[in-house]
Amino acid sequence: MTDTTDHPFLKMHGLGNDFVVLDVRQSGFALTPAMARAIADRRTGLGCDQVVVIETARSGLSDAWMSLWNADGSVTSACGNATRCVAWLLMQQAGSDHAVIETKAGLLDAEMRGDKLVAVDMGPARLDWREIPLAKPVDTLHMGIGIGSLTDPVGVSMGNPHAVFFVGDVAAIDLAALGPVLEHHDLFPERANIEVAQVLAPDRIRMRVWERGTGITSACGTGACATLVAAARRGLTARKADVVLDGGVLTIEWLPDDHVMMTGPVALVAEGMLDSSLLS
Ligand SMILES: N[C@@H](CCC[C@H](N)C(=O)O)C(=O)O
Repeated sequence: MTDTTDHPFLKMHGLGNDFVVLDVRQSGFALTPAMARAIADRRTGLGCDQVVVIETARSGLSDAWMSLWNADGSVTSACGNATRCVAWLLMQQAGSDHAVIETKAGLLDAEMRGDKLVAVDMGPARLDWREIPLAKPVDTLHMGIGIGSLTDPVGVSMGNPHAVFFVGDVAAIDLAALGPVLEHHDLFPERANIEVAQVLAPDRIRMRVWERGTGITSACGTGACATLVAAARRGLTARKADVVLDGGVLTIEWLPDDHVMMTGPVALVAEGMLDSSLLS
């Protein structure tokens, strides 16, 4: 059945990683995988990398709950760029410079750092093979798998699974061909986000990403966090670096308590009402 109620949406992005944001705190509207796919479709829907749903807080500890859907209709627990966007919205609405967002991966603290510039504590990097998760006990610092020029990645969970491959030249990697194969590798029972990273300096990394459930995007916040953690674990960089993505730069710091801070911009580019044909 088609939903004919009015559902306002916002179109936002972080470094070009774009989102359709639905605030359902009043309506209680429940998205389905088919609706997420229809909304995200760039030919027939609104087009976006992820659909982001702001829901009523489930504990007294946060300002709101955030649900995240990839373009293929799968649910994910974490999205760095969307977290900054939602945090900015909540801070604007509350006239505050601080917000707490609850997700499946935990509570995320965010702070306004300037005009449309937001910092988020993305929580601890998780490094045990069970937490990523992997299919079998493997040293996450050298996971041993590979295909073509991509070999021996580092595994990191930022609430979602990442495999980071260090290479000499990210531009030379055919991510469109290798990304989907690695995303579905047997080692990753929940699939994985695939990053290719080139260390430019101890405080600067160039990174490109193939996102689980979406494909190549211009930026991935959790991917940037995972990449900095992976580089620091390998001794390739310091624990703070700028990560240069196709869409711009995020500053990432791996704190002594294992939490990862991400700072970067947000953009609000459009608003409208969802067409009911997307909600059947
Ligand atoms: N774009 C995001 C990550 C989105 C989720 C990812 N595709 C997954 O399935 O884990 C980011 O900015 O972190």
